[in-house]
Amino acid sequence: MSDLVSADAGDDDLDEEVSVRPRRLADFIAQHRVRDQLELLLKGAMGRGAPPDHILLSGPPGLGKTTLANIVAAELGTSIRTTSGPVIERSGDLAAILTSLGAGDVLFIDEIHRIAKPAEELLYSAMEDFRVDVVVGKGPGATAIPLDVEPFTLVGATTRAGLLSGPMRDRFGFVAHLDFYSPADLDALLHRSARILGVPITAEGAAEIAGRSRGTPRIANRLLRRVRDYAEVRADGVVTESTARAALKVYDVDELGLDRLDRAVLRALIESFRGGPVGLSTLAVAVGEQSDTVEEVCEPFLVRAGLLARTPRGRVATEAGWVHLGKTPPSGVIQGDLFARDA
Ligand SMILES: Nc1ncnc2c1ncn2[C@@H]1O[C@H](COP(=O)(O)OP(=O)(O)OP(=O)(O)O)[C@@H](O)[C@H]1O
Ligand SMILES: [Mg+2]
Repeated sequence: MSDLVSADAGDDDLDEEVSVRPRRLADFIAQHRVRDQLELLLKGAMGRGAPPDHILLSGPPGLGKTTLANIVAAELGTSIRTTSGPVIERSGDLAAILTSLGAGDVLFIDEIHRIAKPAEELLYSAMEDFRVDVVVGKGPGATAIPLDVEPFTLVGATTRAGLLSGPMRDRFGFVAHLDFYSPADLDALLHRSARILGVPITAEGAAEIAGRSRGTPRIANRLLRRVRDYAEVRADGVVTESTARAALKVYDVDELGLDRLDRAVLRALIESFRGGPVGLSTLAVAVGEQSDTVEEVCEPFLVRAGLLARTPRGRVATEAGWVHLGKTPPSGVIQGDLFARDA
């Protein structure tokens, strides 16, 4: 799949990506429930003069977990230390980070589900009792030296909350699940980003991009930058409905945000297998891709968009899938629930 509609960070135009990132809770678009709950949590803690409970942020890539972690520190007026699960290989690495935290600091651990087991266990005592036992030496002579950790707030982020161990999840006092954004939310987000980047945009231009952004702020911002390029090079610099359409045609992103490979999968399913059911590996061969790529990159969005269904007998195109390719669905075809919320 092209990087354009991938929710992964990739090599985004970094300076601009950073400049549009909201710094305070008030600038964070949508996700009202999470915002409300966070505001209460942070204000309550600040009123008591103590660090808030540990916070777990879960949700698909590009919905604002890293952004929120930084906002938590900004709202609390404290420093933030950032690390990530895969980086912490030895518990000693984590102990060094924990013991260097200042009182009230935020420790942000991204991809926390990928933290190594010994480090995870060390984290338990730090989270609960604000102390860690650092083992010095090996074998019978090894001794555990208890070290104090300043009271801190752990903010963990994960795209795979299901992979988190029970004890880990239980130690978070607050768990926020981020949902995909509605087109109206993304519309507001695009207007904000365009203002910051100094890009003139019309209401229709923003709506056109919002509808193709897969419910994901990171993708919306990226499409905006590409449409701006087109508007500046081939038009008068204004992002309108027609420049957005023309630009996204160049980049092969269709009305629902599907790219070339997504469409190839849907087309193969419908044209070569009469809409299925067909097995994943057969489908992957038909489009000349690895099964993994089809399963992990294309399918989640096709399923969420209600165009494809996974059934025990194999992959099936839904009624909406047929219609999206401009074809008449056969009778009895499975219904697709367009953009059903899968939260
Ligand atoms: N609610 C929001 N309001 C405005 N902009 C947002 C919002 N959420 C995300 N963004 C924008 O989307 C970009 C991606 O968000 P972020 O990096 O926080 O996602 P993430 O959930 O951490 O993704 P990943 O799982 O890939 O780490 C941010 O740089 C920010 O500009
Ligand atoms: Mg992130």
